[in-house]
Amino acid sequence: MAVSSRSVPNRPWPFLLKYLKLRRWQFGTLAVLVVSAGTCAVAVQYGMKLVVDAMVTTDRVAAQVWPPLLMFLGLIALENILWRCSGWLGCRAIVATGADVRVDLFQHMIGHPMRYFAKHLSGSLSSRITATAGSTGAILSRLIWNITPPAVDFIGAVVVLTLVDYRMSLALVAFVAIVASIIIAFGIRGRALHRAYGQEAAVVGGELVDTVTNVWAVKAFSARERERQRLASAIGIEARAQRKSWMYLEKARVIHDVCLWIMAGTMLIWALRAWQSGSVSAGDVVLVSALTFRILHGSRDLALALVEMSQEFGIVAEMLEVIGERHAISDAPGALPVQPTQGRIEFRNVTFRYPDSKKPVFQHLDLVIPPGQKLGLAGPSGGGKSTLLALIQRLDDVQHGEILIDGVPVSAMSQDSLRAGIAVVPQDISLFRRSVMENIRYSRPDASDEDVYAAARHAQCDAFIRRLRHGYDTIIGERGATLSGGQRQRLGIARAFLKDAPVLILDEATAALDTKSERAVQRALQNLISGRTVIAVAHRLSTLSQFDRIVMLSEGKIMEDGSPEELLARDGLFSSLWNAQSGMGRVSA
Ligand SMILES: Nc1ncnc2c1ncn2[C@@H]1O[C@H](COP(=O)(O)OP(=O)(O)OP(=O)(O)O)[C@@H](O)[C@H]1O
Repeated sequence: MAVSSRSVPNRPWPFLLKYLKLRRWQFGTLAVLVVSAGTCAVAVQYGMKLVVDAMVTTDRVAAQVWPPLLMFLGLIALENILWRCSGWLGCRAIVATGADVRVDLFQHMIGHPMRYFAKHLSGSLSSRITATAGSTGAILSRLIWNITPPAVDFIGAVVVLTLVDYRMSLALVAFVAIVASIIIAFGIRGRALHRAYGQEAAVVGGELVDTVTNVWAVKAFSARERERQRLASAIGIEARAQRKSWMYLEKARVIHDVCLWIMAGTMLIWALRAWQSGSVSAGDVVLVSALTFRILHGSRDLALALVEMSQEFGIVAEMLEVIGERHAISDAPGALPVQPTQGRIEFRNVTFRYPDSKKPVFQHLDLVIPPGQKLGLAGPSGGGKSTLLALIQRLDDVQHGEILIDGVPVSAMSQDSLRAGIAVVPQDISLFRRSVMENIRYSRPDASDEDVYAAARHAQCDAFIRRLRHGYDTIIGERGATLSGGQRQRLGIARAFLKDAPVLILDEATAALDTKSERAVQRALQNLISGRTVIAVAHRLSTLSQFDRIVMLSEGKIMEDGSPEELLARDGLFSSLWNAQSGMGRVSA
């Protein structure tokens, strides 16, 4: 597969040109093959005229029919060889382009910030990538096999007809120009319909995947019938849009058929009248009729291919609008590949607002977390805890101020090196439908098996993994469905162990666990946090009781900041929440 650049144009023409240029030699050779084959096809008709003219003689035995027949047969063979070569090369070039398109779009898509994925359903994104690759292939194959050959036929026919009667060729040019204009205008008007169909198809793809992802809720809330109706209604809308788009093509076919019937009739009557008057030969009549029918079929192919291509263009435009969107976060030119090593984190006068929200989450926030400190973040819902964690990982850019790790602004580091220095254990560990070994190794692809076993032992999951049917080679169900919540969590901790990053983010890592699983996970976490800078978000304050420092965030402001003991003694937000949760208990040492 050709190595292609990362940038993806978000308009259809530049997008298509990029892939044509990427394989310029293959597509250039294809153009030569197809034009040559089309030229042979026109010459074949001329060969037939020569055969007929040679036949129209009184002395049939002496008639020179063999040389033109040989030329006729030779041209047919050459034409077919050229078509087969174009098929062979076109198949390679178009399949490879489809693969490039999918890889490039995938690469571009995963560069979008997390909020992009919250906005677009994952199913609709994947179906958009597939549809864009499919439509790109369809456009290219139409260009090669449905548009170029009739165009060559047409030019060839004009040249050959000029040899018979220049007025006929002028009439043909005028006629085809009128038909092509009508069909193209029709095609352009239909783009909105084709686009609407593309949109609806993506919506259905997204709905399907969303429902499958949430199948638990569908069953738990006895919603199968509701979901069926919902999907049926979405598919109904898509089907209506598809019908409209398709019917539009049928209307184009009718217009074309009528035009061509008139054209064929006119040309044949004209040629026969000319033959009656003796100005053209019988071979010329055969030539005119053969070329006219060829143009008839060719121009139908051409017209339909143009309309269908405009449909495919509509689809590509619609798909690129979403997938090809510019990245909201990108590496600064010359971004440093420096990785955090100490783990000192500093928020310096930070103001941040989500792009689609009016109210800032933080205004002039200052916070310093020294290396190795264990900091617990708590506070009411919507206070900004998750946003603060996201900003440390540069999942979004701040509008004012700076976030520095080990004295380097996160905006000056490359995103990959920044995130290589931060390990995250979220509440819902994302696991792939791959083996346990691959899932743990995901955080450090070059880790040896021994490293993975050691990380699993530290994370208290080695024993349960070995009890699985195929041990470390067991394939985990989609999103870890074959494991318990506590087991998934410990795999997440094993990943963090393996990554061995100086900064560790725990985002409600034990929130969804029962007391027994929580104890195992807590033990694993105790092993993990030592020697690292830790920022942990927890609603259950008891999980933060061993931490060095607690920051209480409310409406983006630091309300309280100190050790758990200090905050408890202060009688503020922390102590009231603590008392509410523990029934007036004390901080355990
Ligand atoms: N993607 C987003 N787009 C717009 N606003 C957002 C987005 N994510 C969060 N917010 C808003 O930002 C504010 C802070 O949210 P955040 O999720 O950081 O709070 P939190 O303290 O983590 O809450 P919780 O404890 O419920 O998880 C809230 O007002 C929330 O509505």
